[in-house]
Amino acid sequence: MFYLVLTGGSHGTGPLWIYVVAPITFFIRGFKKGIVDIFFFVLVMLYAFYLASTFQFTDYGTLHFPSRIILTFIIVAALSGLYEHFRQHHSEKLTLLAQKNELLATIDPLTNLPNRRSMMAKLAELKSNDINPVFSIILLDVDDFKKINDQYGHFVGDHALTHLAGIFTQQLTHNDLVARWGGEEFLFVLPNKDKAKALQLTDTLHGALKSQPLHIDGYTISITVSMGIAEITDSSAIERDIQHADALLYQAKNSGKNRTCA
Ligand SMILES: Nc1nc2c(ncn2[C@@H]2O[C@H](COP(=O)(O)OP(=O)(O)OP(=O)(O)O)[C@@H](O)[C@H]2O)c(=O)[nH]1
Repeated sequence: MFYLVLTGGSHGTGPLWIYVVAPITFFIRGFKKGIVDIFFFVLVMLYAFYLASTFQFTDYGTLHFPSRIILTFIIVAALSGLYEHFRQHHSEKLTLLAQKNELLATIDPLTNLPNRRSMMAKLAELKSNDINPVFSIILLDVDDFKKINDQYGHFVGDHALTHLAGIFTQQLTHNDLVARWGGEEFLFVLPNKDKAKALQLTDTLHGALKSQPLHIDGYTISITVSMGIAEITDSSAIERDIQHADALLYQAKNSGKNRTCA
């Protein structure tokens, strides 16, 4: 560009090419770096015009032509910069929104636990992982939850679910996960833990629920749960393991609730 301005290019049209510099610079360098680059570019162009007229490399006639070229270039650069600024701003906003939506799609809004969809993805990952073949799942269902809703109202029922989510999360060790599986059901995934270790956790959960009843609106509500444990050692369909845990949960319910079957 310096050479084109200095020599005038073909029939003195060389300086016209400087207009392509502004949009390309902002596109490649972004808004902030683009401003700095354009500033130095203008200085270099001024110097090129100065040299061209001082040493008669090319004849631009009066000062009108170079000054109009620089002025119109600054206007084009300002518009290109503004365009890049708004483009960058909106693109950042869109990225943030997409990240937020992605997060919301994996979280249960009431308990803030992972939802069923995200837990299914985790289970599929664990199943496909040869290095980590043994893990256990616990399917948990709150006992007589309908009675809590009927007796104290849906609002208290919601609080009971968040209260439970808090207790469950407290009892997890670093790799364990718990998700809201749906309604008043929760699913625990315990990587590297066999059935015996899962049973230890269920004992702890029964104990924690007993010692931490829900206190709300002057009421003290004791909540119990029933659980079914499935230990997973093969790579068969995860749905089969969940069905297995569900059958054991059903057994726990039918044998009097507030217990675990494995
Ligand atoms: N407050 C509240 N209630 C819910 C929510 N999701 C499901 N429920 C209620 O949970 C209750 C589940 O009732 P049931 O399936 O009969 O189970 P249960 O009363 O716990 O009985 P058992 O499972 O046999 O112990 C229903 O009344 C649902 O309306 C929720 O997000 N908030």
